[in-house]
Amino acid sequence: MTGPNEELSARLAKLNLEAPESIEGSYPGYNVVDLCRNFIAGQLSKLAGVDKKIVYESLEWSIVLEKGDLIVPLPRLRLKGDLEQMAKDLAEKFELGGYLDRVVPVGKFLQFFFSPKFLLDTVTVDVLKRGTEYGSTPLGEGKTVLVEFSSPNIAKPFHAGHLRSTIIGGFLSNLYERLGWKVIRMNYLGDWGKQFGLLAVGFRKYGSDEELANNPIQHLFQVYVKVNQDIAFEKEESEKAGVPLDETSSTDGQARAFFKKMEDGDEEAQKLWKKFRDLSIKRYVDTYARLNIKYDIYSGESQVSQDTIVEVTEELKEKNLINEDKGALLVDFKKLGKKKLGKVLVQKSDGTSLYVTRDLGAAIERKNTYKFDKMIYVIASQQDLHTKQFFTILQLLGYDWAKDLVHVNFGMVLGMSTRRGTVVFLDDILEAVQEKMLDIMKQNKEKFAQVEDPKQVADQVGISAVMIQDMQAKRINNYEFGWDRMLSSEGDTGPYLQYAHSRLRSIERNCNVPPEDLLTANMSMDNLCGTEEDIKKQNLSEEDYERQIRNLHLRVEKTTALIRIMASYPDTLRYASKNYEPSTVVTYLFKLTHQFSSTYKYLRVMGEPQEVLLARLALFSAVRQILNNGMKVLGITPVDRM
Ligand SMILES: NC(=[NH2+])NCCC[C@H](N)C(=O)O
Repeated sequence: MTGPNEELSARLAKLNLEAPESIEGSYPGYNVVDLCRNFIAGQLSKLAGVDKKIVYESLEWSIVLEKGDLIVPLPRLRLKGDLEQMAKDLAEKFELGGYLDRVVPVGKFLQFFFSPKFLLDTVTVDVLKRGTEYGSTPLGEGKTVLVEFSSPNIAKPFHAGHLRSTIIGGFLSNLYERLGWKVIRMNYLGDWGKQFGLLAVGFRKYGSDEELANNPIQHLFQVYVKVNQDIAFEKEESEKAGVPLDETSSTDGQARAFFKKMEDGDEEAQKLWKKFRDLSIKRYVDTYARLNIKYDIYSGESQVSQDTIVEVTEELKEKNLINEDKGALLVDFKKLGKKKLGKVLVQKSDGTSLYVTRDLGAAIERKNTYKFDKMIYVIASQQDLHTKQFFTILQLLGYDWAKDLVHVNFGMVLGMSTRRGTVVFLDDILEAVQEKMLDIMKQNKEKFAQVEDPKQVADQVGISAVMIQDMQAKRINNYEFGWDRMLSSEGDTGPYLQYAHSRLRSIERNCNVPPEDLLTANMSMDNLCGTEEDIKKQNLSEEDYERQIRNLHLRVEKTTALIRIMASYPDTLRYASKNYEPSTVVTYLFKLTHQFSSTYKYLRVMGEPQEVLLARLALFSAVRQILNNGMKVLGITPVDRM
């Protein structure tokens, strides 16, 4: 097998192009934009007398096609003199070399437009050949990233924060995998603490082994709610009577005692706890599978060893980072010159650990076990302070790898409820969305009859609706959960992407051309869009002639826009990984699908002469492949019919 670099040389040779020198950090065999970057950097470095690497790094991504594919702000080249004049001179002297269509000076900027001919010749075949691999770049080869995400609390509701963490974390894991990293997916369950004492006591009163086996997550939650009601009731009664709660006989006291037994390693207590935990995990596995998520590790607060916690606490004392307050231990950031971080308790007066202590221990253990190069925590921005606190403590303790910890935070979801009431579990959301999607699909009887497994399609389209709604805007924003809006196939929604994918599939089905044949297509603009000569030959009336010429120009324009978007997919993934931002990929996919549908209107496939059909089909098949790859990175299963 030849690697992308040999492929690239062969491809360029066919086009009579010389491969530009590859600049460190570029991946021209994987990313055509990098190839163009290398070409531009080489030329511009000669013309302006600036180091290649500096030019390379100053090449900026353009968000709108009208401003070029790449932009150089001349001030970034550290040139002196009249930069506007220099921009004009440089643009004039620039040799396009088969890679570029034009170079446009705008003020102190140079805009570079890639040659559509060059892109059509390289990108389409590249996409079709690399298939599901298109977009991947081995940026992280040899490196390991641990992504901790979702992390719900057993017996407590799975709230919107957990949903977002699941979606964003699933995406980041896929993305880093695409970029060559070894990815470890970890779920850090809230599976320790007094709530388990409550559950144990509550289970004796209200639990049923049968229900626990059938429906562990819901059942534990019911028990938890009931036992909390008991506690509230007892508290009220004792307040009314003016006598304090009995430490041993009260529900609260019993729960506390049970948790103490768990912490002390009591076998009976641990056995019951383990049963709750194991059964819950078993159910989680199935639910996450519906979202295409498979964890490498179900960890949790319970898994941090007592020894590690004792060690961290000792280290904190040694480094004088700890203060005592009535038998409890705390870190007072004010005394450490970090006033904004406040204070944080690391050990209660009864000696038990806390959330933050367990996070410190967990991070240290993970570094030892997995030797990660980066660890990403996907946690709601409500925990910004908590995360900063424990990141800072690790730094203060002298762990240099603390710089490799990243908190990917996100805003809130407002108004998330279903027909049956407030959402409590992930399953509830998925069931509700499937049901609603099925209702919508049934409205089109004819189409519905053609769908093989409507329930599964409804599940997948419904889930894509939830996911796209979640990842559409910058993750730090809050958003309003809106069933109707997100399920509509109009506007920028998950169903719209699915619809575009199934439409592209249907074009492929109708043409029924073997995939290998597509690789032989003549991808020239003339073949794809036609020529003025062809139109002249038809002896049309003046009016018709002019209309045809207008259409020809439109076809060229649309095809150019489409191929330029297709070329920027690998860059999009890289960019998204730098900002940990799913919206970068979502926005890209909408740009791609909108451009596809506006191009398809002018570029018919069926009924065209074979050579034209083949080229257009190759183009649209490549679009479908990119859309498919992009949806999968987001965690969505693309459907073939809907
Ligand atoms: N390492 C962490 N603290 N991860 C986040 C855990 C989230 C926690 N279980 C919660 O529901 O609030």
